[in-house]
Amino acid sequence: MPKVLVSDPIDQVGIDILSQVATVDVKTTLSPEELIQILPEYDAIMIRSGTKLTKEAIEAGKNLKIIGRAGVGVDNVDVPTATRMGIVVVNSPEGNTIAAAEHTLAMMMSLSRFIPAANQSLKGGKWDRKSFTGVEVYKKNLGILGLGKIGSHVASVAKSLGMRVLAYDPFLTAERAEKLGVNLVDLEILLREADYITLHLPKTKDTAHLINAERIAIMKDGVRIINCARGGIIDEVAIADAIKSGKIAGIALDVFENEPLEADSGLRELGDNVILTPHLGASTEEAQTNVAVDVAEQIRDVLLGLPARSAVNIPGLRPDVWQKLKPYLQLAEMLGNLVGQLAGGRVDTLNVKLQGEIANSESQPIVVAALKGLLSPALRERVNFVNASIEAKERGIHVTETRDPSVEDYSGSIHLTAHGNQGQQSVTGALLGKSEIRITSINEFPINVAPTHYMLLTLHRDMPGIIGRIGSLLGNFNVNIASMQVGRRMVRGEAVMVLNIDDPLPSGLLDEIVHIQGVTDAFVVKL
Ligand SMILES: NC(=O)C1=CN([C@@H]2O[C@H](COP(=O)(O)OP(=O)(O)OC[C@H]3O[C@@H](n4cnc5c(N)ncnc54)[C@H](O)[C@@H]3O)[C@@H](O)[C@H]2O)C=CC1
Ligand SMILES: O=C(O)C(=O)COP(=O)(O)O
Repeated sequence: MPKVLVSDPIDQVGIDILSQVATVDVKTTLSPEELIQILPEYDAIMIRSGTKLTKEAIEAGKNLKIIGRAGVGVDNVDVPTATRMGIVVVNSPEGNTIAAAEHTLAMMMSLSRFIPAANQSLKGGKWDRKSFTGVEVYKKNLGILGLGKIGSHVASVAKSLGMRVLAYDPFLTAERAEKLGVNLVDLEILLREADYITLHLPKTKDTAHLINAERIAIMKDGVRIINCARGGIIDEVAIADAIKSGKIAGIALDVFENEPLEADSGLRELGDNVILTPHLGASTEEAQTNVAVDVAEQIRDVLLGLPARSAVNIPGLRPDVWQKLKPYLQLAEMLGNLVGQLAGGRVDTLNVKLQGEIANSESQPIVVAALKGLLSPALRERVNFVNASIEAKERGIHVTETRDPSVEDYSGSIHLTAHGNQGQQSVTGALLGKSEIRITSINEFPINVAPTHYMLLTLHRDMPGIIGRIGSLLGNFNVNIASMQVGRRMVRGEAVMVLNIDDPLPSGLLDEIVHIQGVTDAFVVKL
């Protein structure tokens, strides 16, 4: 049974799903050193924001196949390292959207009406009404930074509260903003016009300290800011200064540059207009069930050899698309392996052509499968669907894709052309029935071969005697021929022969075959 480590608190429903296929260890108090020490034992790890999967930790996870983030943000995971190591990283893109949006709205209302402070005052024995005169959000400008899933939900509720919504999101189309009834503006306009600013973007090197002293200076006096996205997008020192000077009327933070927030953080000392929650955005019963199910199912599937539906480092495939593409992925992988061996290593270009009924399919998984096959003789089990594209890129393989729906020889076929040490070579393959793989051309010579473990391919003149001579030579060396196929474009022209052989070719024999008169080239292929 594979082993899964759960290193942050996850809803039991997720543990139950994982337990169907794996031994599950729940250890939620590990230090970074302890994590690194035990990670080599595990095939998968399931985390929330509490566990930091650094480069060092991931590299320690020699047996990891998948990292499951039961939530959205993967900024606590060194995704490039995981990708390089062929570890799939999955998250739950939508499981906690509503929870985070509702927490944001609760923060906005709490800021406007001093609810936490009023509650504390009353419980402290006072009946103080005059200190807590708030403001209304009705007819105020709400500026949303990052109009993705959470930002969009906040926008729609804010509009129903009578707010005017402005958004800054350089990756969003004007049509989408229009559909949401939001004014898409540039950052400076948003900062100048907003009465409330809320953040809903990921933390990246572009968004680090996006809200800094300079940008605070151009905001309206008395602005209120909410951050339920990520700590570090706001410069905490600048924000504390602006609170103290009165420039900002209030701030609500759910996330911090360092989590847990240091006990002596200056933010804890600020007044009633500063509301802090300990990263509770996703902490609803509903969201925790959603993310646990979503991510545990993906871990289970990947451990069973199935694709993940929302991987952040490989294209996710819906199960129905996967079912349709699966035999083609196997075909592409075999063809990639074959064409790579024919091209003789050091491949610098690969073209993947999708023909017939698959010409309009999602091409990326097929291209990745072809690359995996191409690189597998060199990298063996080190290459997989996660890292094949990166490995190819690092080796300088230039990949192109083409499509030709008009090819009708088979319902769908894949044609690969690769250039390497042995020049340019091409192969085509198709499916017989739903899943039987056939090689249907080699260097544009039509054939129909079921691939086997060992194959001998020759390019030769189509003339009497050649095939017999090759056959006798193999016989002399006790190599058994399982089947044979010859393809040619014209009588007595060039031809290709594929022999499925039961045994590996003894050393030196290939050389003798190439020296047979009329043989132009010969290749041994091991699939
Ligand atoms: N406090 C909490 O517990 C939770 C926090 N989050 C965080 O909330 C954030 C948003 O999550 P979702 O809406 O699900 O993500 P999303 O991916 O749907 O939306 C993010 C949006 O930010 C935009 N964006 C990216 N870079 C930008 C930039 N430089 N400037 C402006 N916009 C930019 C993107 O175009 C996208 O529309 C993430 O950081 C996530 O980690 C999510 C769930 C719970
Ligand atoms: O999903 C996210 O990005 C979150 O920030 C939620 O974090 P959590 O799973 O509650 O530690």
